[in-house]
Amino acid sequence: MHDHGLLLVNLGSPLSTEVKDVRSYLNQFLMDPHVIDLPWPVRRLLVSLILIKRPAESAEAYEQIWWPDGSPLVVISQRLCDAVRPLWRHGPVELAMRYAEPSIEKSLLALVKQGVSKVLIAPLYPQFADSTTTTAIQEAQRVIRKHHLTIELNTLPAFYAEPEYLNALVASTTPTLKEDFDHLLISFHGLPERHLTKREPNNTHCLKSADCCERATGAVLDTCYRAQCIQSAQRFARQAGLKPSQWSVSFQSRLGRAKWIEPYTESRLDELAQQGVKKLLVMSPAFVADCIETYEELGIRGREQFIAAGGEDLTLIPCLNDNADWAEALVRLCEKTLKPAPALA
Ligand SMILES: C=CC1=C(C)c2cc3[nH]c(cc4nc(cc5[nH]c(cc1n2)c(C)c5CCC(=O)O)C(CCC(=O)O)=C4C)c(C)c3C=C
Ligand SMILES: [Fe+2]
Ligand SMILES: [Fe+2]
Repeated sequence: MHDHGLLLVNLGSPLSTEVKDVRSYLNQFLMDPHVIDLPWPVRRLLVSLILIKRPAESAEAYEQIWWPDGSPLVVISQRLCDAVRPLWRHGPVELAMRYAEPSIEKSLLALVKQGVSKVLIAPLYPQFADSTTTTAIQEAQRVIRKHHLTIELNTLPAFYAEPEYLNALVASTTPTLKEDFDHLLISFHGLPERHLTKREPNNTHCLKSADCCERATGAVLDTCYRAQCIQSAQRFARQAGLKPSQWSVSFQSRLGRAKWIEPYTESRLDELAQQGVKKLLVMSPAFVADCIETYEELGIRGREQFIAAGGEDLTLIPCLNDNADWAEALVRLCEKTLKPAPALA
């Protein structure tokens, strides 16, 4: 059967670096109740306040990292999709972005037009968060309801501890880790703290002690983004043969005044420089594709900050992007979720 479509979903980027396009993207993104999880009137007010200055600032940042053929995040995700297509033997493959283009609606309808009866949606986020994974799945469900589609929708679960993902990550970073460095900072995208606690089944674990994420198991680990990030980092470091003193974890991209999960990447960059780290490696395994948050926040601003604080060099390790190893690993991860066909009588 060739009727099981695969829909790869990433976050999305503005259509261009023009302030109006950045504003429209940020408005769509931040008005998503899974991203700013406040009642509509409060969310509208807060987002309108953010939209006074942020679009121009972000447009300038996008300008510095934009490629001739578009946003790095979208271009790389499209290349990954092109690499996955010939490897997926079960049906057609399309790429969608949760915000802006290509929309989930357009890409899901394109799969249906190609005659699929089942779709596996693969949110391209190793660690689970409502603000990334849940919103992508709910958008696909909305499209299915809106167009009365009669397809079965399955989901690729978070793959933060899956050997396929970790092996690809170790393979892609090994050449850089073989070179001389003082410390590896594993910087994940941050989240407001309340996004962890509201998800936890009994609200007895998350943020209740300094090492709660290191000890998380079962249902807590299933829902705690921070614990999943720490698991990814620990497993990666063990597999890459790093000593505990050679690496640490931090969380980047804080927005607004609410408390986000710690330690913050910005603080760690200063601390590491003050502790005498000269050659710093930084990787960001919450992203499978390089984007504004890696190229600009870490590779440009982070680097300047680290050097100003006394460091000598910051090397940004590329994300998995469209590596052949990663495309194969992603297909294997997706195939693991396919239900076996019923046995013939
Ligand atoms: C890796 C997973 C991500 C989580 C979790 C996440 C949560 C989250 N993000 C914001 C606010 C912004 N994020 C922005 C960019 C951005 N975020 C992710 C991924 C996650 N976000 C990616 C891949 C990107 C890059 C997009 C690109 O075009 O390259 C931005 C826009 C850029 C900027 O202005 O800084 C914002 C804003 C919140 C509030 C949040 C959780 C609540
Ligand atoms: Fe984000
Ligand atoms: Fe937690």
